[in-house]
Amino acid sequence: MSWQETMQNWLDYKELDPELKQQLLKLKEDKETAQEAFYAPMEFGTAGMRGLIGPGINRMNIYTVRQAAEGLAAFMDTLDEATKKRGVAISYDSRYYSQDFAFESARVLGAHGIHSYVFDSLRPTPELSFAVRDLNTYAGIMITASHNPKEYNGFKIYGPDGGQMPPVESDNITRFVRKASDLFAINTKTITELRDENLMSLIGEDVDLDYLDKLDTVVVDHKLIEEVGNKMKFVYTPLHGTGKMIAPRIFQKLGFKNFTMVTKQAILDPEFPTTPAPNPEFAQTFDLAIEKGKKIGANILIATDPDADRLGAAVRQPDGSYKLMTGNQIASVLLNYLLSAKKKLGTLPTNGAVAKSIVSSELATKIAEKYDVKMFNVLTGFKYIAEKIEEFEETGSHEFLFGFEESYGYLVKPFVRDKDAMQSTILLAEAAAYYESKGKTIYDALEDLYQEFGYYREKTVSKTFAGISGKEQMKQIMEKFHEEGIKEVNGVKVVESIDYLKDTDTTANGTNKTGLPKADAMKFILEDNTWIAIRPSGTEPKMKFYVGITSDSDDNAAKKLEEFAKVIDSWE
Ligand SMILES: O=P(O)(O)OC[C@H]1O[C@H](O)[C@H](O)[C@@H](O)[C@@H]1O
Repeated sequence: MSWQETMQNWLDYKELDPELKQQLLKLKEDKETAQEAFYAPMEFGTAGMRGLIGPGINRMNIYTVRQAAEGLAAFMDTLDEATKKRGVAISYDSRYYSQDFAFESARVLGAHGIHSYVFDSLRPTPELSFAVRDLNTYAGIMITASHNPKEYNGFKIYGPDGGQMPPVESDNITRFVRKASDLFAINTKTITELRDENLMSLIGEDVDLDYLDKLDTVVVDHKLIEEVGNKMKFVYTPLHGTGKMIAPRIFQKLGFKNFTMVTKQAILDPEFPTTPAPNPEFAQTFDLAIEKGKKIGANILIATDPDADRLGAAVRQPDGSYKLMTGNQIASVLLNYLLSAKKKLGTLPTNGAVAKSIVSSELATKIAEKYDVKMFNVLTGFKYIAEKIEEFEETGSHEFLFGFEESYGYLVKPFVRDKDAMQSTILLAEAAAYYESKGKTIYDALEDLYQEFGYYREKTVSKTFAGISGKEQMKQIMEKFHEEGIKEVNGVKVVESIDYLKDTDTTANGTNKTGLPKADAMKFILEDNTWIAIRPSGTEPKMKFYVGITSDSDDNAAKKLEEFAKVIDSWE
């Protein structure tokens, strides 16, 4: 069916949601956007389905949400009764329609006789992951578009272990999603029916209390917090989202009483009016936190994105200004604090393991080596870290200590199986309190790491390729890299080429397998230990070029990074 025919079907559908109908009539006049909205169904990428809100099969709306929930429900129909009976936990963030999409999902699941446990109000993504494990549901749904701009929303599916479903399972569900191709024919129950037939329960404070209890266990050194936690001044902002529900409670509970919230950003607002995008990677996101920080003399500013799975931070410099840290830098400081504190307390296991994505900093590898902890590298997507944790538990081979991605996601304790900004906020606050008690900031701690291991710097250059033509362009770029590879960059020779699609890892000594599932990504290691990786984003219409370098001083590192970044910026 052509996109025009699909759109006509929507226009002809008498019971189309009135708001969508209005939007559709307007959209019809803009041919290019209309084509994008109708040319293909939404895809399940790095983190489930994510897209612009609006009418169309390639947009987030009640019909595409119904389709995704129908896919999960039809898949669950193939399971035995007892497993299916475990039901599905559902949470949502502060975005437009998030709550509607959550209840819409429950209505579809209910039509299959599947029980939904829906949060009574918005809650963080990591708390949803926790709820799946806590309530022993078979699956979880999180309605969120994470840190994307306000025009977006998304639908993430979690498996029985509380992790986002890895490719095999999610492909399985995607097949069922595709089968539900008539979006207007999907059966739903009304909320009253769900209640009457005991197919939906609300959850909230009960799960919060269990989660808060577990969050206690993230603290490495309770005594330290008792002694210095109260003295440390910091600013916290939930960026108009779900972090507000948990962070202040856990700070109070643990004894970090000297925190200040950014009042304007503690308002749950889907407009995210104080930021261009609620993304802790952007400097502008910290404007209000910096204002507050200066007023109260805070050492550290912490921001969590609207679904509270990612965390960003800025640290006060001697001149009173604040400097943003990258996801890699935050992860390195967290990991180093965690391992050193555990070692001091005698709680570092002998079979400890850390996991990171292939595009994250190698500084963490050096830190892990120092403490005799094994580093595992996985593909981009926290689901692969969750998969490793599951594997460690099944085989008993390793004790999971820390997982992270450069994209500002970190996890300390495996009672959650996705990145958890509530856990990382605790660890960061503890680390900051520790270093403060030694007269240092987190930034000084990072400088110490650079002096010990070398100056590691990373940069990601993202290039947007919007729409249908953008997709084709990205495909061509990747094909070229897969075919031709790279021999040298900036005059430095490539000594190892990894093609994750072909599953080849090639050096002068020959070719091995990568040991990872196939993925459209490439990585090149250069003679001077610089690494470069290339992949299309799975969450946004972007190509991502990553570079990581090491050098002997701050200045040289900055210079070297810029030189390489310039080269990769010129690639197309
Ligand atoms: O680079 P992308 O494919 O856009 O993914 C960036 C990030 O997106 C989501 O937040 C995933 O949960 C992360 O695991 C991933 O690192």
